[in-house]
Amino acid sequence: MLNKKARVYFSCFMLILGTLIGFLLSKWSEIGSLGWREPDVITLTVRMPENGSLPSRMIYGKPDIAKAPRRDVMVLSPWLAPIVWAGTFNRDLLMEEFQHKKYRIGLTVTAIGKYVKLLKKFLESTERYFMKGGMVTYYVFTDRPDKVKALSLEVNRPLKIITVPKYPTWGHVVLGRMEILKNQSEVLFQQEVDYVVSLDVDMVLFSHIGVEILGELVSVIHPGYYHSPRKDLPYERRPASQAFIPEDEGDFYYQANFFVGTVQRIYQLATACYEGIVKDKANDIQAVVYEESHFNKYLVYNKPTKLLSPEYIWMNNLWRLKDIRIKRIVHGEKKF
Ligand SMILES: CC(=O)N[C@H]1[C@@H](OP(=O)(O)OP(=O)(O)OC[C@H]2O[C@@H](n3ccc(=O)[nH]c3=O)[C@H](O)[C@@H]2O)O[C@H](CO)[C@H](O)[C@@H]1O
Ligand SMILES: [Mn+2]
Repeated sequence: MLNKKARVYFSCFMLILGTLIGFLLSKWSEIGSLGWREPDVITLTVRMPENGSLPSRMIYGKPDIAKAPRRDVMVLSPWLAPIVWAGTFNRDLLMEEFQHKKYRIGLTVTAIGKYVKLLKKFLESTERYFMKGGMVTYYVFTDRPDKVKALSLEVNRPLKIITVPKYPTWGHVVLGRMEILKNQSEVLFQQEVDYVVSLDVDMVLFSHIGVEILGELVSVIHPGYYHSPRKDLPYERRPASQAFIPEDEGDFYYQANFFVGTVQRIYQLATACYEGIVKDKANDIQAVVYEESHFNKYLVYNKPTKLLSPEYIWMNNLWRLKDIRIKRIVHGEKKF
């Protein structure tokens, strides 16, 4: 039995511990990273004697072949696609090539109906954190261009408003996104950009998202299922749907609210999903997770060339796992 004094000490200790844990948990939703920092790169300026110009050089530690970037998570898929986690890349190093090649990036977002209200917060965060120093054009797909204009959005990159049909239901919107992407890849993106990035409007960026996300075909591993066995992944398992994936197939479950690719690869992906959706409709079947089921089906047979870890679409209602060092984007908190 504890004596009275010991009990008082114990109660005080528990109170302090409880307050501390409560404080940390409350802060977790507000900050991008907990203690973890992106590696430093020192850029030095040196004088070149031939022409007297002042090119800058980047100085960084030599990669050590014996040192794995992360030991706790898979950083390379079995088909040799890198999986991007905090600690696996040096963004400044990637930026060198990016600036040299002058890639053009189209960030697409759909804001139909009441979702227009989410656009301001979304764009404030992309202005702050999306592709700093990159050539970005925003493409907003909306049925209410006047409402979007009325938001008086203050953005420092070009913003194009593309009018799309007023889809009657949520389901029609998410399925319709693939049709919009397919059509706009043909008429617009092909001329105007090198990479397309597609994001949901109910996302808020919390930390820098840069060139590390670019690749031929890039998808994000769903934060809710990344430790789940295959049998628990919410793939479409009914053979009657075009999105059908057999029980013994599938790699990861990807979330369709964030994907990236070259215009050609996005066009192919969107066309395949659109055709699957049209066929399903003709057969009077609706895939279990709408366009996301078709998206996952496509990616089983057309493997992504790069994967982004769940850091890129974290959700605050998920318990923080020890392999998540940083929340780069928080998704799904809608306040209309
Ligand atoms: C828990 C769950 O089931 N999540 C699914 C749901 O996510 P979400 O619940 O995140 O879907 P959501 O409501 O954010 O809708 C997807 C996006 O479509 C746009 N939008 C939607 C409706 C509308 O009236 N106006 C409009 O503009 C908007 O950009 C929105 O962010 O849908 C996604 C569609 O990719 C995936 O299927 C997700 O797995
Ligand atoms: Mn969403």
